[in-house]
Amino acid sequence: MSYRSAFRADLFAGQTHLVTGGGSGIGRCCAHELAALGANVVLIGRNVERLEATQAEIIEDGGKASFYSVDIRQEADVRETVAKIVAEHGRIHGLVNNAGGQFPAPLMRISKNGWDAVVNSNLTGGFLMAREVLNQSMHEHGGSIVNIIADMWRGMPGMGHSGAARAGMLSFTETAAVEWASFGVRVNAVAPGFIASSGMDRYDPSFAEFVVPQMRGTIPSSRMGDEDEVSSAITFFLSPAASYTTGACLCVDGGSSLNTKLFPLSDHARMPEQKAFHRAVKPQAVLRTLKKDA
Ligand SMILES: CCC/C=C/C(=O)SCCNC(=O)CCNC(=O)[C@H](O)C(C)(C)COP(=O)([O-])OP(=O)([O-])OC[C@H]1O[C@@H](n2cnc3c(N)ncnc32)[C@H](O)[C@@H]1OP(=O)([O-])[O-]
Ligand SMILES: NC(=O)C1=CN([C@@H]2O[C@H](COP(=O)(O)OP(=O)(O)OC[C@H]3O[C@@H](n4cnc5c(N)ncnc54)[C@H](OP(=O)(O)O)[C@@H]3O)[C@@H](O)[C@H]2O)C=CC1
Repeated sequence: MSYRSAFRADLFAGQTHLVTGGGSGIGRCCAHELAALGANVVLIGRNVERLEATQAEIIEDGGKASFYSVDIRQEADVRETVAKIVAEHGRIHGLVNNAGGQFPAPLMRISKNGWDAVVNSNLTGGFLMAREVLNQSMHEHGGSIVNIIADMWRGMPGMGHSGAARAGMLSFTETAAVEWASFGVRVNAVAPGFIASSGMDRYDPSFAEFVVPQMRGTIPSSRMGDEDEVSSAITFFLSPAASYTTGACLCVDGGSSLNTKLFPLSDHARMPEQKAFHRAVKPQAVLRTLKKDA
């Protein structure tokens, strides 16, 4: 296998793991990592060409993969697909609820259909997948579910439909973690920040030109994340290393969710500039100014 994982090579030997959105970006990367660790990977998505290509790459690499073309928003299709997977593999050990996406738009310009399309993709679809995997397999023998959300901690301006859905997915994660713990099922979330995935190419070119450089400047780590950095967090939750962890959310965002933007970032290159700022404006003075403005 050519995927270089930080985890032990036989970690998931003989296990079956489902990855929704496994035909591209973070899902494709995660499918490679799980296959490299011995898992039988089942890819789920809508576009058959992308799914076929990822399956072929994994098999060529010596791994095991199959796929189903399904829209996770269609309840009957999700139920039928999970039944087929259980019939074929006998047991589902892990589910990575990664499929999703949105379009950049201010709230005032989002139609009801646009809102529904995004909420159904990022919240309802993940619920349907998890419920069916639980009812048809995991309630008998346990398992691990990982839900991919986003950096929506103080709202998600410009992607409000997605922010609402992802916040909902976090609440779903916490509820499912409690309700399903007695079945030996752990449910956790991974919140990626700004990841240089192939998914970014699906936005209008102006997104890469204007929004990406601006957002990069708000990340304390001063760079976008890579797909494999999200995949290793997912792998951790699926693995026995997380056997006592459920209902948790791991931010993989270079610190972007912590950036209060009150003071300039403290990287070495900017230290002299920052010291000058502190000398010129004492924190007390800043606080007083903020109070006065409020
Ligand atoms: C900070 C970065 C964080 C996150 C990064 C990532 O996630 S990376 C990458 C992750 N990957 C992606 O994000 C991939 C790209 N995203 C997708 O493919 C989304 O999953 C999807 C929900 C937009 C497509 O769902 P679908 O196939 O069901 O969509 P549909 O075509 O059937 O339309 C349904 C409604 O939505 C409306 N509408 C759609 N697009 C736009 C638009 N640009 N503008 C305005 N509106 C738009 C459309 O007009 C219609 O409403 P109408 O006209 O009837 O009132
Ligand atoms: N990249 C980033 O910076 C961030 C990404 N995320 C989230 O991480 C996840 C992976 O994103 P990323 O890899 O970057 O982007 P991609 O667009 O490459 O991945 C999204 C995947 O989801 C699948 N998908 C979307 N809607 C459906 C559906 N209704 N049914 C089945 N499959 C679906 C797509 O396949 P197909 O079109 O074939 O159905 C695609 O493979 C997404 O949920 C994304 O929103 C969150 C925060 C940041």
